[in-house]
Amino acid sequence: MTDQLRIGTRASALALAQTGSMADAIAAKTGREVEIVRITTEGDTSTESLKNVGGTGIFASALRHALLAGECDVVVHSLKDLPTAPADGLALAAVPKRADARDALCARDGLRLAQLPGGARVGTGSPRRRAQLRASRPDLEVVDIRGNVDTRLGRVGHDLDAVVLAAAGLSRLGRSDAITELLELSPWPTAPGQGALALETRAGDEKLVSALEHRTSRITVSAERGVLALLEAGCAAPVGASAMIEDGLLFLSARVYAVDGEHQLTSSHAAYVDDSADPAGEVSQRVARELLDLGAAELAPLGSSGAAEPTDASGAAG
Ligand SMILES: NCc1[nH]cc(CCC(=O)O)c1CC(=O)O
Repeated sequence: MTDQLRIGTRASALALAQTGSMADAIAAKTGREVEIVRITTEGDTSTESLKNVGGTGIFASALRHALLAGECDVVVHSLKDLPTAPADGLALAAVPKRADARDALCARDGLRLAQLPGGARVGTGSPRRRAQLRASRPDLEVVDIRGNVDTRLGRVGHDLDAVVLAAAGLSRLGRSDAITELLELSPWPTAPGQGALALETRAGDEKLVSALEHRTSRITVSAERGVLALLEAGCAAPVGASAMIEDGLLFLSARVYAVDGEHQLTSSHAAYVDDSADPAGEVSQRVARELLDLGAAELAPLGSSGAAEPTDASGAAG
């Protein structure tokens, strides 16, 4: 045993950026020395479209194996890429303060969504973003892409007119300059947990990072992820969710999209945080039950078994 805390991370630029900032925060808050350990995952090496990459949480699983094998003590995930099912022997030890949950349009020539000409080519690998683009601009051509953030941005102004990416990821990479419009959450709810990180440890080791825990972020992401879990949906399902706490009131809204974006179902509920032992569980149950009653399971490809559309949860889609 050394006194060093070893933090495992994927080797992508985004993962390294977010792990670096967490390493600094952990070092500052705990006074411990931190070492960053790179771990390769299938999701980083595959060049297949997200549609063709199977399995749940391929980004997460290699990191989890490394943790269980004792190769590192903490791993940093993008929370939205983390399957909702708890992992045996591991703990979601801390949810640090969440960054911007919004999606961002990055278009050529400073264009906003409404200003893109008909037939403009917009890239995304995410079924949710595809449906949202179809819903707001059915005249655009949505192009299925994947690859890292810089690769995607590099195509704007070349073979694509725009891409849609998470604002938080762009910010972590120092690329917020590429954003031409931030898409507001009420018309454009994003992936459950988007913009938040998750610090995972072996069960029993939660204290290693508990100084990073941010309660409001934990409650809001738990509410959003609760919907996904109760719908039995993967994190690449066409589901958007947005929770916030204002004046002690937890507000959760979730939307399920048909693949074509033409049809969608929305449910919103609220609860006072101090009135409930589990406010996140309470609102997510009400929202999920309402969505299922309205026919969410028939409308959209939610689960991973036997669905015709991409529902794997590799998370690259966002
Ligand atoms: N799906 C990949 C992914 N996972 C996390 C982020 C960055 C933003 C975040 O932490 O939510 C991104 C990129 C994107 O969706 O544009």
